[in-house]
Amino acid sequence: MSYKIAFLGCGSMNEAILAGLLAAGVHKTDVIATVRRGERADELAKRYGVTAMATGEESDANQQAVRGASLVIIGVKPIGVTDLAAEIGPVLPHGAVVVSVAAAVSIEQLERALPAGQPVIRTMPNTPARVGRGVVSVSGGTNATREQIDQVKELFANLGLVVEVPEEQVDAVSAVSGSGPAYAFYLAEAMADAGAKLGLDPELSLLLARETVVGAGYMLAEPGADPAALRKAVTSPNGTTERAIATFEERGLPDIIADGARAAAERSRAITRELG
Ligand SMILES: NC(=O)C1=CN([C@@H]2O[C@H](COP(=O)(O)OP(=O)(O)OC[C@H]3O[C@@H](n4cnc5c(N)ncnc54)[C@H](O)[C@@H]3O)[C@@H](O)[C@H]2O)C=CC1
Ligand SMILES: O=C(O)[C@@H]1CCC=N1
Repeated sequence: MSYKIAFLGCGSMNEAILAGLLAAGVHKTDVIATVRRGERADELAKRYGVTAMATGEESDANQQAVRGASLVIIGVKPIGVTDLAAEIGPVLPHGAVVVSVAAAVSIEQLERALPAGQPVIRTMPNTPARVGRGVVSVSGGTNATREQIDQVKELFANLGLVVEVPEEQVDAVSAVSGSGPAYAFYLAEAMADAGAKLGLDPELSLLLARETVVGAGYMLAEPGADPAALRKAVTSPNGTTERAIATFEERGLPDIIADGARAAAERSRAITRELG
């Protein structure tokens, strides 16, 4: 078997990348995916028409998947990354670029688990990649050439915004854009709950909250959009929004968000240390 892109560990994040790339025109016959469970492999095969193998059934599924691959995207949980790298190492094509989407796994940890000289690129994507509105950071490893980094950036540009950052910044990127979609969904959940508490039918309130976050997102997507200016345009002097924002400020919402992001970044650093 010879596939161009092997997705090893195709859960939430790698599925979002897989879907985003297929939607952008990557051909399904150029893609292979591995997962733990057979049912999940069947689901991916059915949903996308790609070849998907389960490690539970074919213990060498990961090795089979990388033979002939030019790009290997590792999408397992951080704890499983280096074992997986060691598993595929012996059969990895020498020039294959190994991309990790895992939080907290350093380039050094990944390089140590792979054959010497293997090109590695550490990324931090987010799930809106599925709809072509993701954010992906890219950091090249010791053996990744400029050309390889640029090729991965070009491929991932199909998923949304691509930024290249020094590795020291990945934990912060993760705390803003990696985890960020969850913050936005959390806001939508809280808005829906708030509307229900004000007497709206919960289903209607959820619909209003969802569409409002979507609509605001579209406005933020316009070139040069400034969130503060857009917020001010909704906030009439002495009107209703002003009271809501004043309440958020009094309750320290910006600090709460900063604390949350700091906790996320600290957790990344702690996982890196735990992985050793
Ligand atoms: N979910 C997200 O929004 C983001 C996740 N990430 C990173 O992506 C990675 C995966 O996270 P999720 O997709 O959320 O987890 P997940 O649990 O949804 O997906 C992991 C997948 O890997 C499979 N798997 C585990 N061990 C395997 C092995 N040895 N061989 C083949 N498949 C194996 C599992 O069956 C599962 O399908 C993590 O390292 C995480 O830090 C990064 C950015 C955002
Ligand atoms: O929660 C996590 O650990 C992963 C990394 C960024 C988003 N999800």
